[in-house]
Amino acid sequence: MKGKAAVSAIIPAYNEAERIEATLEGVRSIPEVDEVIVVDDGSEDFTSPIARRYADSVIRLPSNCGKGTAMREGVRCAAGEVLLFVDADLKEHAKLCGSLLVPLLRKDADMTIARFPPSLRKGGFGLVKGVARSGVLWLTGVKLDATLSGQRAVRREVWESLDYFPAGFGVELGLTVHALQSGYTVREVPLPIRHRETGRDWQGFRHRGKQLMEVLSTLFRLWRLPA
Ligand SMILES: Nc1nc2c(ncn2[C@@H]2O[C@H](COP(=O)(O)OP(=O)(O)O[C@H]3O[C@H](CO)[C@@H](O)[C@H](O)[C@@H]3O)[C@@H](O)[C@H]2O)c(=O)[nH]1
Repeated sequence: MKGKAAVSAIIPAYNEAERIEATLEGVRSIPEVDEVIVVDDGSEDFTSPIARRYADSVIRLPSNCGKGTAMREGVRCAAGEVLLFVDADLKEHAKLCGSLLVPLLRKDADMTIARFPPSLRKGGFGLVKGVARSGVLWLTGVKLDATLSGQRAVRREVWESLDYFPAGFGVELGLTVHALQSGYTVREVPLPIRHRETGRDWQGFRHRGKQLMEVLSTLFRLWRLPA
């Protein structure tokens, strides 16, 4: 990294050896990105050695601590004033995430969230997303579509003002609600990305169940937080 980074890309990853190389090539091709940090959240595959070939830093957590904890560790080591979060499984689509930076760098937004077009969305996610969307509307009065998206750019100031960090998949929801309640400008940016499908097998069902529980417990915690 040269000098002080204006934009740090943070990529939380868990068992993404098959996809992380393409994702990192995509993130590397975004001209505004000054440093790339991968947080390997206790993967049991070759995520870390592969990531080391493309990232400026790879932080390896000793066990699987959850996506929220991984993002927090990434931010702790990042130098940028603007933080770009990208899921490790986006592969070549990751390069499109550069569009998330434009409103922040123009000072038109404090946080941007990627919204995938309905026809390109992955299967089985509707219920989890619907609950999150209704929860955000209920807590903030703001109607957003992509409240859970891991593809987002955030001004460091917004992240640092966050007082409640869900350790797992609730982190994006917590960040969305906090930013809206604190009066920050949040914009959704449509990105033409087709995400990989989550299986409709037992594992996929368990994954969605875990996400739903984390979304519900995050909403409950946010509701109970003192204003
Ligand atoms: N650090 C960390 N990252 C994880 C973990 N599990 C998954 N991830 C990373 O999180 C990304 C998304 O994981 P998926 O397993 O594909 O879940 P998804 O259904 O696409 O998740 C969607 O909803 C989540 C919130 O419920 C979002 O966090 C995510 O960005 C996306 O929108 C991937 O890059 C994956 O490596 C974990 O335990 N720890």
